[in-house]
Amino acid sequence: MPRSFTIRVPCSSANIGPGFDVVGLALSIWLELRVKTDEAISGVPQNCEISYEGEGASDLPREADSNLITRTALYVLKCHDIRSFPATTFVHIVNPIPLGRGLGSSGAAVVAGVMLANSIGQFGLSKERMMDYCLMIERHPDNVTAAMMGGFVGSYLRELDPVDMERKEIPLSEVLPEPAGGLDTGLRPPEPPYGIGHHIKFGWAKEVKAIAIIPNFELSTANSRSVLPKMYSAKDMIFNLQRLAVLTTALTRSPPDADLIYQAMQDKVHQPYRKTLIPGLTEILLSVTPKSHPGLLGICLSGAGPTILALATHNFDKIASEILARFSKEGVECAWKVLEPAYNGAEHVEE
Ligand SMILES: Nc1ncnc2c1ncn2[C@@H]1O[C@H](COP(=O)(O)OP(=O)(O)OP(=O)(O)O)[C@@H](O)[C@H]1O
Ligand SMILES: N[C@@H](CCO)C(=O)O
Repeated sequence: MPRSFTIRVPCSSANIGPGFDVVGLALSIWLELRVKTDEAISGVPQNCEISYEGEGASDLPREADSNLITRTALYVLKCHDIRSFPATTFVHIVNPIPLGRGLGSSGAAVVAGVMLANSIGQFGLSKERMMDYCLMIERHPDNVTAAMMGGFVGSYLRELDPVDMERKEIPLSEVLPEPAGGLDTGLRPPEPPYGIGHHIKFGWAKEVKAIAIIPNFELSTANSRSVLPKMYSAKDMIFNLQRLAVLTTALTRSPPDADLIYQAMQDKVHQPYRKTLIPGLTEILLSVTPKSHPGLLGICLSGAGPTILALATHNFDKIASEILARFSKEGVECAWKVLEPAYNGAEHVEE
């Protein structure tokens, strides 16, 4: 029977200062897949036709075995012994999430791909099980957990036994083979172990909004992780752990305590190292405080950057203007938006 459904996945901001690779906040920009299936054979490769509008429309691949969303879906289908889309599938992608800016575009794409396969294959996977597939592809849990589950979440990766660890650590090229010359051997790809990631949803004080200041240049997560050290001092780790423990509860309290949150959003694990990739980062993070800009609660790099996230209750224009002016001095133009938490995470709506 022909089907028609929509998958919606929110963008997300990872880290929120001290919670590097640990916390994520789903926010109100949604990647949407408008999907139609038809029993008639179309003859298109992988039985899947893609159309695309929005961010990335001019460069992202339209071939099902190249596009991150449908490659992910094909991985999940193959794990269920289905080697291409079972019914002719038309996927119209509407993507307003800017790419490579620290707003979890790849996490949303991976979550959307897993949800797509689950819907197409009618596998009935729970969100928890779908997370295992996501974590085989995006190997830090913060963005994908927020995008799938919604809201403000903390997550960790379980310590796997050696056999499961081997399955989890197989090269990404075997999970998502490249279309030409890749390792798509026709064999069933490695299925994820069960319960790779665990998470908890924190509360969120409803008056707290997120101002995203989005520079007009891309910074890939891989690049932004390459400047991080392999080892940290105990002093820096303790600095972050102390703040993170306070932050996750401080953001649930109404009215929010700006001085507490501002200090609790400081970080010594990733932001100081990423300043080499983002012009003016150190000065921008110091440019607004609850004293200089009432309404501000805290400021951080969003995910791997270059977007800056300021949490605030009011005074959004003034806070954003200050940060825009600082970026402008560095020759960087930005867009900005006030976002709300996306509490429900990824959704499937059958029409
Ligand atoms: N809708 C999409 N369709 C296909 N590929 C996408 C889509 N969204 C993102 N991608 C892929 O993900 C890449 C961006 O991922 P990357 O991890 O570098 O940044 P990000 O996810 O936007 O930021 P961060 O992880 O810091 O929050 C894009 O260049 C593209 O290859
Ligand atoms: N925690 C990740 C998020 C980006 O995907 C990082 O900061 O590199």
